Amino acid sequence: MTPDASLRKLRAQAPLVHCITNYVAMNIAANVTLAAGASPAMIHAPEEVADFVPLAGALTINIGTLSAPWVAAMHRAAETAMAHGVPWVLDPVAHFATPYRASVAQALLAQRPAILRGNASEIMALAGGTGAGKGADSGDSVADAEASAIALARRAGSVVAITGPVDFVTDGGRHITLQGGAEIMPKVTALGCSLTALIGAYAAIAPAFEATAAALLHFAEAGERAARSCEGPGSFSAGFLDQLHNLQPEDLKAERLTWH
Ligand SMILES: Nc1ncnc2c1ncn2[C@@H]1O[C@H](COP(=O)(O)OP(=O)(O)OP(=O)(O)O)[C@@H](O)[C@H]1O
Ligand SMILES: Cc1ncsc1CCO
Ligand SMILES: [Mg+2]
Repeated sequence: MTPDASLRKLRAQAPLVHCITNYVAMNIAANVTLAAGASPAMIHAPEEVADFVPLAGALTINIGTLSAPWVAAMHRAAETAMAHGVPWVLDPVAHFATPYRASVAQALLAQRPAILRGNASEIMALAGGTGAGKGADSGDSVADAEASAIALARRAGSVVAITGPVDFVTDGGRHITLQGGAEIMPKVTALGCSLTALIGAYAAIAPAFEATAAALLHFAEAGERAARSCEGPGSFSAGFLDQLHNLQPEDLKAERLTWH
C-alpha cells in the first residue's frame, strides 16, 4: 500500500489504537494520533488491558516510565494482541540505562512485536552492542545503527525503525531511508513516543513495513512544514499538531523514500 493510500484509509477508518505509553508522552502522543486521523486510548491497568486489546486495531507499548504493575500490563497486553492477531509496536525507551529496563525490553521483544521503533542508541543496544545513549536521548548516528537494525529485524522477525536526523526502516530484507523532519524535533519531549503511537495507527490499517514508512513520512513532512514558521519548541509543538492534521494524502510522496 502506498503512503497516500495508507493515509486515506487511516482517515476513513480512524482506527482505535491502544497505547501503553509513559507519563511524559501520554498527552502529546494522544494529540498526535488524533491530529493525524486515528483514535487513541491510553490504557495501562493490568486489570483491564486484556479486555481492551481485542477492541483495538493495534497496540503500542512504550517502557518510558515503567514500574512493576505497568510491566505486568505490558506483558498481558502483548500476549492478548498475539492471541487476537492485533499488530503491536514496541518502543524500548532508554532500555540500556538500567538492568530492570533492559530485562523488560528483552522480555517484550521475545513476545514478537510486529514493529520495533527506537533511536539509534536504543536499537544498537537492543541488538547487543553498546552505544552512547544518554537516557531517552540518542548519542549515536543512525548510519552506525543500521547493521544492528537489520540483525534485529532478522532475529526478531519484526520491522525495525531507527529514527533521528535520517530515518531507517528494515524488515531484514528490504531497507528504506527517509531524509527530512526538522532539527528542532528532538527538542520537544516524547515526539518519538508519539511517532510510535502513530505507527500503531497505521499498522491497524496497513502491513507493518508500509505502515511504518507512512507514519515516518507523515511525521517528516509535518515536521518540515511546522519548522518553517515556528519560533522555538513551544510554537513548533502546536504547529506540528496543526500540520499533522492539515496534511493531505497526496502530500505523502513515496518518492521521498530511498530504497536500498
Ligand atoms: N536532527 C533531526 N533532524 C530531523 N528530524 C529529526 C531529528 N532528530 C529527530 N528527528 C525526528 O524526530 C522524530 C522523533 O524521533 P527521535 O529519534 O528524536 O525519537 P526518540 O529519541 O525516541 O524521542 P523521545 O524518546 O523523546 O520520544 C522522528 O520523526 C525523527 O525523524
Ligand atoms: C523524558 C522521558 N523520560 C522518561 S520517558 C521520557 C519521554 C521521552 O522518551
Ligand atoms: Mg524514544
